[in-house]
Amino acid sequence: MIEVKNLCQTFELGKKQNKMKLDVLKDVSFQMNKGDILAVTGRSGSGKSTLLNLIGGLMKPTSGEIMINQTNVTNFSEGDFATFRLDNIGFIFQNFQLIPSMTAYENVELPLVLKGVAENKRASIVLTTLNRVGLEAYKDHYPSELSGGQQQRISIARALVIEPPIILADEPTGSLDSETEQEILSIIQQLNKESNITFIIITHDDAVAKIGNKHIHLHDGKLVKEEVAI
Ligand SMILES: Nc1ncnc2c1ncn2[C@@H]1O[C@H](COP(=O)(O)OP(=O)(O)OP(=O)(O)O)[C@@H](O)[C@H]1O
Repeated sequence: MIEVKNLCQTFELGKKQNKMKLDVLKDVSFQMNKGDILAVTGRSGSGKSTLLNLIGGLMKPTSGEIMINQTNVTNFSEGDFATFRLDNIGFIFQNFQLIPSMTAYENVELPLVLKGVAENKRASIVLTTLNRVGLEAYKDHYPSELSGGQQQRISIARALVIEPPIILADEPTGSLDSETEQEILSIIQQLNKESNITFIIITHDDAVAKIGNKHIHLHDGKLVKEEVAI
């Protein structure tokens, strides 16, 4: 489903005379099957978000290879990756990244608009998806009128609306209290079970890491531990 081979990422920092290189990912390799939940842990700065951004095509690796659904996406152009993402990958972020001037409904509808789904087909898809996260009644609310947990549910609905086989989540419960965290984790587990969605979840939190059936730990850009739950 997802195969990461010898992935390296080096950033160049500073101006011409004082340029320095920062090796953020060092030869990272792992594989995932469809329906896996992979928890990625590691200290701040260990390269977790960089790894997720590379898999999601938000940046290009310095070297190595990324295969998703038997497609080698490593050398995709930005445009090719954007199209691929609309069919294959949803994102969830710690700070939700909803568009403040759009209602919950409009935020969830947006990926369908980008995909070119006809307007008369969009309404039922959006309402069904809002229903899946329990927030149909809040469709006309703006993000500022929703709690953190509700905003994260809307962002899950926005990821879900294109029915992606993969959802990438960067600290999805990092801004939430522990009760709301449990609600969000239950939704993720339910989506994984019912729709066999593959998740990669970055977290600092053991409770979140526990919902994964696989776990990798990064230290200074190296994969130092790989575990499969039985
Ligand atoms: N675009 C960039 N240009 C230069 N350096 C970067 C860039 N993106 C990330 N870095 C650096 O790479 C290192 C790893 O960052 P990354 O965000 O992947 O870590 P992380 O493990 O997700 O950290 P956190 O848990 O704090 O979010 C950091 O030192 C960061 O400053």
